[in-house]
Order: sequence, then structure tokens, then C-alpha cells
Amino acid sequence: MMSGRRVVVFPSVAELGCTLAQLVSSRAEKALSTGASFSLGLSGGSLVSILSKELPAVPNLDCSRWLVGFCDERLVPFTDPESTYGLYMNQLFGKINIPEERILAIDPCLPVQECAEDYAGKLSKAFNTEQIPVFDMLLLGMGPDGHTCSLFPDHPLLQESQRTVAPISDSPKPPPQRVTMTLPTVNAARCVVFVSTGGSKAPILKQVLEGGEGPALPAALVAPGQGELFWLVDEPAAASLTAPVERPGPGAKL
Ligand SMILES: O=C1O[C@H](COP(=O)(O)O)[C@@H](O)[C@H](O)[C@H]1O
Repeated sequence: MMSGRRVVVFPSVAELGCTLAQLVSSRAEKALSTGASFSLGLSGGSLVSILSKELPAVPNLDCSRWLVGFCDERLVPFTDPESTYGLYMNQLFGKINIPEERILAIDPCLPVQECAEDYAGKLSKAFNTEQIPVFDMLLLGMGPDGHTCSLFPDHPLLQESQRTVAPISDSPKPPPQRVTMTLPTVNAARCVVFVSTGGSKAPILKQVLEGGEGPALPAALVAPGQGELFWLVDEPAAASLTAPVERPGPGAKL
């Protein structure tokens, strides 16, 4: 059942990061108590450093049965500073014990169309389904234009209803070639968590969460039909919100 959206505001990025890590750990525990693995989709951008700092600090975190994918990825070599996989390799994967074969990455040597098909095939094999894979948890960011994954405002990919993953060659944010989960995949997840921090996100956060003129922005189209939806934000990002939010005390669990 859709449990309703929870907007949770933190005094600092450090406190947000700590709660995010606890949330990932608790949903992993839940998934592993009933199933063989915990599937987690990662995004890039500012999320990388927040997660990489706080997740390894969770006591007794056992990631041996995690299955990690990417909500979107830039089509650049893993050594390029724009590569999300490369950043997580350098900042996180060396600190937690996810088996290498359980990290599903794109093949950046392929042309973008084939790369998306190849990555969709990897998801299909790992989830053992030709249908939309159901991730236990997806961690998303939101750009200052309201994009999430590599789904940008007014882009035709917002209408995609069949494919799990799609290529994009005209990303308005560089690099232009990327591979992204589509909205049906995002909205099929059991738990979706947005992380948005900093005052530069305040106007768009208000528009996404409280509505505004024009067509709905990509981040506003994320509404998991059967899952939980969290927005974890810091005070500067939340500065313009007027709708009710939660402000948990230190150490509170979600
Ligand atoms: O380009 C991207 O941007 C979004 C948002 O990043 P942020 O730095 O503003 O948090 C990110 O979620 C996505 O994965 C990335 O490819």
C-alpha cells in the first residue's frame, strides 16, 4: 500500500545523512528478513558524498546480500569524474562489502542505445523478470530544474511507459549521453527516498512538493504506487515550504 509521502527536515546535512544511512540499513534488514537479497538503486550528484560518508558508519552493516544498481548513469569512462559508478567505487564500495558481481553497472564502451539495452538486460537477469524490476529501495536526487534520475523537464522520456531503462542523448545537463531508469521503474519500487539539500533547491522543492504553474516536473511525477516515498531535506532547502513537514529529534528513526 502507498503509505503517503513523508517530508522530513533536518538541521544539517550530517544529521540528514545519518538518518538516511539508518533508513537504508532498516529497509535492508526488512528485505533480507523475508527475501534473499536487498536491491538498492543509487543516484549520483550530491548524494554520493552524503551516502559515502554515513553508510560505512552504520554498525555491523552486512552488505553481502545487497544488489546494487544505478538509477541513472552518465556515458563516460569509469575513470571520468562525471562517472557515478566511478565516484561510488572511489568513495563507498571499498568501505562496504558488496560483492563485485552484485553491483550492476552500465558498460560505458557501448553506444548509448546499446548501453541502455545492455543495462536493462542486466536488471532483467538479476531480477529474473522480463517485467519492470521492483527495487526494494531507490535513492534519488533532484536537480535545480526539477529533474530526477536523467529525466528532465518537458523531455519525451517522461512519457515512456514500456521500457525499464532508456537512453538519453540530449541531456540538458552535461554530459549529454546518459542511461536512466524510466518512471515506471522508479514508481514500482518499494521505497523511494529523495535527498535534497542547500538553499539553491528551495524554490524548486516548493514547486515540486506544493505545486506550481505548468506541467508537473519530473521529480513531482515520482509517486510509487505500492511503496513508501520520503523526501529528506535540510533546513535551507525547506526554507520556502508551507505544507506540513516532520522535524525529528536527534537519533530518531524513520
Ligand atoms: O545529473 C544528475 O543530477 C541529479 C541531481 O544531482 P544533485 O547534485 O543536484 O543532487 C542526480 O540525482 C542524478 O543522479 C545525476 O545524474
